[in-house]
Amino acid sequence: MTGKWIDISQPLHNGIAEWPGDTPFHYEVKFLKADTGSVNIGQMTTSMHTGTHIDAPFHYDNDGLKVDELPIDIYIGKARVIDVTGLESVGHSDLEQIDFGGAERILLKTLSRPDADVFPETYTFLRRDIGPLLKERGVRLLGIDTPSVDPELSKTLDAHHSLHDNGVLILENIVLASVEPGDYELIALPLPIKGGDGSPVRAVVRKWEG
Ligand SMILES: Nc1ccccc1C(=O)C[C@H](N)C(=O)O
Ligand SMILES: [Zn+2]
Ligand SMILES: [Zn+2]
Repeated sequence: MTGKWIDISQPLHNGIAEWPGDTPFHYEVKFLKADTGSVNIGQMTTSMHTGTHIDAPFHYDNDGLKVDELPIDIYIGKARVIDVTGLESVGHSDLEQIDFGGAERILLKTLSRPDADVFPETYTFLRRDIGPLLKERGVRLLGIDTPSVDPELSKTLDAHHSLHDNGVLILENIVLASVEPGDYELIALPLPIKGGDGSPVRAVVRKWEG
């Protein structure tokens, strides 16, 4: 028996918090069935960085890969959920004692972003010494339940670059409130947006069996 799929995505709706100053999310039914005679047709406006999403390296590096160029196997497979609640930031010293169980994907549970509709004043961020440790452990994807791996006001994006320099891709704004630490199967596929700097994803996990 395999476990039930758990949705770890923020529901997209008008009112979800965007990154300060970025494009608000908006969905509406643009053409009504009453008018078209056959169908309702919706339209959506969004930043790529609202809700649960992945960053393509092009987001923070002009020469980085675009979303349609990323290998999809990164976003499907075994992931370990690690509890880091209560920490102001997470770096090498916080993770070096922790067993990743060989998982190529780790999901950090900070619980520092309680409400998807309110951009948090502060949240747990990652320190620049995290990349080399993750590379050493064979990690290729880092997911986190915050809007960014760097602090809101960072211009240098040290954590983004540390991860990138060590071959680790980034998944942001996941929801881990009801997910206990342990091993899961993860699916969080980006859309094949040509040239894209990122993409919303539907992220789901289920308990790893075997
Ligand atoms: N949308 C923005 C607008 C301005 C400045 C940064 C952002 C970001 O999205 C940064 C964050 N590191 C992110 O990848 O989601
Ligand atoms: Zn992003
Ligand atoms: Zn980011």
